Amino acid sequence: MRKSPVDIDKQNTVIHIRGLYKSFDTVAVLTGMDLDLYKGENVVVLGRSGSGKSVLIKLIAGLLKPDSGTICVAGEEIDQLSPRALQELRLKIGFLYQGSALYDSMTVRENLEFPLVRNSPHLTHEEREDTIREVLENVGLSQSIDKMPSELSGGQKKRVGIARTLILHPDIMLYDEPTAGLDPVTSSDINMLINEVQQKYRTSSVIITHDLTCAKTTGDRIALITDGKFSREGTFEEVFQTGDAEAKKFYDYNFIIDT
Ligand SMILES: Nc1ncnc2c1ncn2[C@@H]1O[C@H](COP(=O)(O)OP(=O)(O)OP(=O)(O)O)[C@@H](O)[C@H]1O
Repeated sequence: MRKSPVDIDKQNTVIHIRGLYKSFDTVAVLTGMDLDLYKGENVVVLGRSGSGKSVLIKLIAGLLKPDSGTICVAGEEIDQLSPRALQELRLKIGFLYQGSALYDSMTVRENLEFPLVRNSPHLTHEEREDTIREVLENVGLSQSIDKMPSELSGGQKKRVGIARTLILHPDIMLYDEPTAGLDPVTSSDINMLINEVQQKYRTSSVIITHDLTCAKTTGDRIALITDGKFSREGTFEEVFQTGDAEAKKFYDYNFIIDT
């Protein structure tokens, strides 16, 4: 399904990357990458395994340091920030990890309470409970508040993972393979949720995936990594209907489900 148009503010760049280089030992992963993400936009980053997608979002989140180049997030050049300022900036970034990264020994409520207690200590017990219930309702999981992660399906865990990032009202969402390991129907539900989050919370997102259905459904713009930088950028059609050899290879080995 093609994505409905959303309100993107092209005057407002929330992530600005120029000339980004990152190597590990002798392996050059990112080789002069540029990217702009605008307020309210979903950019999907596609690329083969090992092309540097996860490295890119870890650099954006300040979890890795670049060898050279500039990364500005919400107007701050992250390489120049003190550890404390970086920690504050990270509160504006919601990172959905591939495995959802829930605490297995805590209930859904406790998993959501944890970031709130840590980052919004002024909230009363009632305010915390209201916030948890509201965010769970927004991801369609109100009934699971007292469950343990082990009692949830993969799709439900993703929803809790998304709720846990949303609870701090991030401006930017980084989704690492949000549909990996999910069946097509559950994947489609998660794609819809990503779009709902974009609309309801006015987030700007970088979504990395191998899943072209996810790319087509959630991406306002697609950016394809080849040899450490973006070789093609544009709408789904612009990237995949131009006869570009790398894009064609990528497309031909994927299934796309039109829902
Ligand atoms: N901390 C690290 N130390 C050494 N090498 C690393 C590290 N992190 C990533 N790499 C290497 O960087 C390259 C890109 O890895 P990355 O995880 O970004 O790929 P990816 O595009 O996300 O792949 P996939 O689609 O399979 O998840 C790989 O060669 C990987 O081995």
